[in-house]
Amino acid sequence: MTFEELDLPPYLLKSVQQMGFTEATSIQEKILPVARGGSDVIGQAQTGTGKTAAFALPIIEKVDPEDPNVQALILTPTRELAVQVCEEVNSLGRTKKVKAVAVYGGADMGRQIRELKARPSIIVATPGRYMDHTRRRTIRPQSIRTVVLDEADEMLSMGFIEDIEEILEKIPEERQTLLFSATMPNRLKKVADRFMTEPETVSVKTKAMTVSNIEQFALKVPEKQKLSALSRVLDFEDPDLAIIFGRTKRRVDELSEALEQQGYEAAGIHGDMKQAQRTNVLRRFKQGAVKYLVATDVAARGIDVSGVTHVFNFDIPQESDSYVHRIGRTGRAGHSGKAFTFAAPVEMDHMAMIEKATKGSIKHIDVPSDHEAEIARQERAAQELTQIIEKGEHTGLEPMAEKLLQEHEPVTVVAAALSMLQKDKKEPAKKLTGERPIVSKQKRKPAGKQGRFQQRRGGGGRQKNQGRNRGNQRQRSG
Ligand SMILES: Nc1ncnc2c1ncn2[C@@H]1O[C@H](COP(=O)(O)OP(=O)(O)OP(=O)(O)O)[C@@H](O)[C@H]1O
Ligand SMILES: [Mg+2]
Repeated sequence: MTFEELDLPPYLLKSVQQMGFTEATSIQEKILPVARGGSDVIGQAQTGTGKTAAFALPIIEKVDPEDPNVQALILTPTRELAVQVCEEVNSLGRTKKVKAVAVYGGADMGRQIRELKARPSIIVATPGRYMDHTRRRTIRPQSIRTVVLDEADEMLSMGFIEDIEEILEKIPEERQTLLFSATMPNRLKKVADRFMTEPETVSVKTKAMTVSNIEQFALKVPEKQKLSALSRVLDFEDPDLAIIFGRTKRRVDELSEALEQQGYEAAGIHGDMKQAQRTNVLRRFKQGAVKYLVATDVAARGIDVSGVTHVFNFDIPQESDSYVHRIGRTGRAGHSGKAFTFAAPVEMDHMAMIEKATKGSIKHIDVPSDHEAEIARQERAAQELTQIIEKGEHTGLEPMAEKLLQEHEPVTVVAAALSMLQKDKKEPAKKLTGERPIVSKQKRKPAGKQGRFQQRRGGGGRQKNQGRNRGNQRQRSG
């Protein structure tokens, strides 16, 4: 269905046109009429299907840019997502001169206060920092009429639920509340029951939790061989842009360093890094200056970088939801993508559990051999050489070529040129510290909720750091 058929006002039609959207996605087609009608909505749809615009367009339509008060609040679990959603809202709102400001932890408070003084109609925030602002009265919740909880289940897992309850309590009841979540755990249902009015559930449900345009692969790789397996798959696949997920912050640090040592353009991102550094890494990735983003789950939710062709689960995720969100960083907006998941032999049952839960088709394949990876590298060098010829970049060098050919066989000269083009691969100087495998739930002693909670929050890994990590996690997203 086109946006015209959805009967959007002219300024919104112009906005979506400027964004290059022609047809509405299925979820947009379903949510737009309900949300524009003023109802509360619980929205569920696959990754990369345009949920952001589905809630942003009705908000932009509803707010009055002449009114100096904040009229809508969008909450997100991570800072990067707040920034991204804010950018999208501003792009879509430009034709109506509707302004949004992002408010998130780790960023300069003074600057945020100055931005808030410019009277934005919409605020996109992480929960902690939003609360800081309401306490300082730099944001006043009384005038808010629309609230969006994006990635609500993730905010729940990150321990933000009490904050969210407190936030919702202070926003006038005569408001519209939109909740987006991949899953509806009981705790979240309770929040919906208490804080939403007759919400309409709008979902685009298909059998598989993942979009069909992501080709999924599983590889059985012992922990100690993962690094060499990754570099072979990278050589074989030659991604344009890839996100490589690691289980812990330490893993991300070590892996990004090891890849860099091998000559790959890689950079890490996780919650213990300074915000300025996080922003910088993500910006370089979006520009393509960094080809491989090595990340913890901080980059798993909502992050939309166009041109991500591959996602790697270097470490298999704990939860099937996490799997779905991680691989959903590729195959967005109808593009195709590939996802590779490494599982240690003892993790194969866990892999099977994920496979069953996501109902997608995951192909089990072998790691390319050294020889196959080498052939792939050679083919790439040959392609590069051909391109040089096609572009005429070789012109002017012919006399030198003639001279070389007098001294050597043609095959030797071409092979030497190929060897120069082939990326030099060095062995990384350091080995990765081993990660404890994830053993399938049936095999594990019943750990209950607590076990899961610790796994998800303990970004740094070990038990003794648990308290500290909790603090960090909260701080980093606030
Ligand atoms: N109607 C449309 N036509 C084409 N592209 C669209 C359309 N709507 C949104 N997009 C683009 O699709 C991409 C994914 O959108 P978005 O980030 O909103 O997905 P999402 O459903 O929120 O995914 P996630 O579950 O990962 O958060 C964005 O780059 C967005 O600009
Ligand atoms: Mg989203």
